[in-house]
Amino acid sequence: MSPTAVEDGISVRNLSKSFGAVRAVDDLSFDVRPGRVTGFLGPNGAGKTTTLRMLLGLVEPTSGTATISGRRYADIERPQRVVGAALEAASFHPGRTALDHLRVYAPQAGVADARAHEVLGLVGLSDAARRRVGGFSLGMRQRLALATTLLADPRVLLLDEPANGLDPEGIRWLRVFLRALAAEGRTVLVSSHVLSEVEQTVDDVVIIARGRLVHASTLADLERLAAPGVRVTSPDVAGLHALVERQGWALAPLAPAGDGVPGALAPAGAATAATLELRDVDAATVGAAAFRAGLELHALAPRDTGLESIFLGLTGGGTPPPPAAAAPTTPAGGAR
Ligand SMILES: Nc1ncnc2c1ncn2[C@@H]1O[C@H](COP(=O)(O)OP(=O)(O)OP(=O)(O)O)[C@@H](O)[C@H]1O
Repeated sequence: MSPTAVEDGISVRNLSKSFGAVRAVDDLSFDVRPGRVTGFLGPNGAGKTTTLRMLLGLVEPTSGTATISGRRYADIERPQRVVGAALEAASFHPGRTALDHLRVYAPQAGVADARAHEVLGLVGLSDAARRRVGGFSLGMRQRLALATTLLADPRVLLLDEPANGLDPEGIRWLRVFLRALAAEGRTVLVSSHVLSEVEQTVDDVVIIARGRLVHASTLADLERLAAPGVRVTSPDVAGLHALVERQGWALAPLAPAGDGVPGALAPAGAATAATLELRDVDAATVGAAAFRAGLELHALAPRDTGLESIFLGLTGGGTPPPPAAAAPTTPAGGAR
């Protein structure tokens, strides 16, 4: 890791947290690099918030370490200048104006009132500075939470589900904003339980499930996990299954719309037709084999290998993970 990476990066090492019998975080290790937006992803209850809270010294780890710029939060002299965090939907006093809200936090952040105007400008809320927060839309509240986070101009940002509840325009705005912060060399860690919400925003991904790391890489490397394949439909349910078995084709592991059977979008034996997802085979090969077998096909198309499907596979969202998920990787340049 380069000196800069240590300076502004996040490092989580063998981090665990138990709440009674619940192992919320389980031997988790990963790195987050400066100058990049990293998605911290996992289904609800995966342990994302608990990890962020340990990074912020709000929860004591059962074991392991979570450091920012090489130091535990408690050991950072003026932490607001180093790390800004927006955990869960921030609570705002509805009667306060946006400006007053920021003025309440300014002394805590060690900045003058003038900075409140600046950060409102940064998040595009200058026009609403004197409006009461009670009348703000969810998107405006998210922007105000970000503005609060930015008061002390921190180098590291931890944002818990910042896209939650935003409309497409809000998500677009957030994407541009976070990318600009990373372009300034900041470390931006954004949690989400929906990969598609952040896939156009993040450079790197850290994916956890049941408190454990299941995958960490660049987004580009995650995309490479998508195996080619086809989706095929035949009215001859038994014939289609027999052909697949004879050819030794693998059913795709990812079938979010399925019934829990890998690759099967309609149960074999269902009355009228079966749709299967096959991997590592192309449409021409399947079409030719079906033709030779005299098997009637009603549809044959490349299957959707979207990131969300991969994400669901990795996190056990209905179907087993692809083999590549067995060995978690770390982002290039991250600590081993
Ligand atoms: N203070 C606590 N006491 C007991 N259990 C807790 C506590 N905080 C979290 N947990 C449990 O730890 C697990 C991980 O929760 P956590 O909130 O970290 O997950 P998450 O990935 O942030 O989920 P979400 O997206 O739903 O917020 C869950 O089973 C949760 O119920």
